[in-house]
Amino acid sequence: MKIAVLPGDGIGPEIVAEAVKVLDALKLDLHLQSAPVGGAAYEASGHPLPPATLELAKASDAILFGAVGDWKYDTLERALRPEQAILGLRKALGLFANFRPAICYKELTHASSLKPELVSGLDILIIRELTGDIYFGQPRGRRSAPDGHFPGAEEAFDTMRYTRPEIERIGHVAFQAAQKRSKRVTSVDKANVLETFQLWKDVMTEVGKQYPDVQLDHMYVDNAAMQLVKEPKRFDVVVTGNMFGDILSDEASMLTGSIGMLPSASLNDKKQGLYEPSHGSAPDIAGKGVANPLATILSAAMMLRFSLGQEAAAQKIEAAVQKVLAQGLRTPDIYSEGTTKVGTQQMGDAVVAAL
Ligand SMILES: NC(=O)C1=CN([C@@H]2O[C@H](COP(=O)(O)OP(=O)(O)OC[C@H]3O[C@@H](n4cnc5c(N)ncnc54)[C@H](O)[C@@H]3O)[C@@H](O)[C@H]2O)C=CC1
Ligand SMILES: CC(C)CC(=O)C(=O)O
Ligand SMILES: [Mg+2]
Repeated sequence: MKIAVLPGDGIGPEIVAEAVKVLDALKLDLHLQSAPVGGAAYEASGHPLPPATLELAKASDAILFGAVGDWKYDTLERALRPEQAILGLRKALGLFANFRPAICYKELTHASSLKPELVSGLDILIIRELTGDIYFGQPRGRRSAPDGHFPGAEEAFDTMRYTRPEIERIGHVAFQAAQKRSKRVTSVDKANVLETFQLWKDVMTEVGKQYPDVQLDHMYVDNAAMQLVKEPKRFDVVVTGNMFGDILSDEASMLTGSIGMLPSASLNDKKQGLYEPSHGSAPDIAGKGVANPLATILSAAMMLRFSLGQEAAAQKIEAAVQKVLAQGLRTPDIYSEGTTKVGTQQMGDAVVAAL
């Protein structure tokens, strides 16, 4: 099995190193090959997603990704910014289905910023459409405003769009995921304002009819953002578009204690996948050895499960993570009184020892 390892920027290399350590310790028949991506690739070759990196990703059974981005690239033209690497990989590989499970481990019930009773036992799955919506819609750009309140003023615009097949396929993914869980899907939209999300809602309703065993409800995104902190356990599977899913999954991460706990899998229709933590490159803590590597390690577990057919190994990693949390080991983002503060590498070592 061939795995492309793309560490990227900021804390990316630090957390990916720990996930690789865990994979190595499992002694599976995996062939790992690294390549530069994001700002690191831009520095090396002038492009955030060099052709060789893209080819490696395409030729691999799965991709283990860290994160890309740094404030210092914010003034670069957009096509050369590090974030274009992850957007480009998602598009080029057709990775339309993004799974972001928000699970509150019982040991971290008190690490959440919400009351323990609201998050204890929490297990929700956010399914985010990943290759459409306003992140990819054309046209986009800057121009002189042709009309509106300030005609002639400098204007920027993006386009939100979804086609019926794009909504259908992510709908099927969500309903089939719900069939294996509590059989409830909440489709999050903004159909009261946006045509794009009226189509989304209509298509989700139609797809839902093919899954009579799954209960579907619809919620506007503003309400969903509120309900996620009011009563998060009311949700099972949440399916939504690219931008709403991006925002809601960061919000949901805090229900689990930290964004450093939220893994993700991005799959295409061939079940080829890219696995990355839900967070970014965290330039504010990069190089300090304090980043939480667990989201990346748990993403590696998802990789073993979804792309490599190694369910037992995936469970082994998840059990090891639970064990280190039970031992009281905490990176600073999930630290609370009475637990033991550790750094990125110590956390990775502890997971290896707990396998
Ligand atoms: N898939 C990707 O590669 C993504 C890249 N980005 C990029 O990352 C850069 C930073 O963006 P931000 O908005 O700051 O989001 P971020 O997710 O990198 O960081 C937000 C906050 O969470 C903390 N944090 C994130 N991961 C952590 C971890 N593993 N352990 C402990 N604390 C952690 C950070 O220190 C920061 O305070 C930007 O350039 C952004 O575009 C953002 C999201 C996704
Ligand atoms: C392109 C990324 C920076 C978007 C993002 O925040 C994410 O995928 O979570
Ligand atoms: Mg995000």
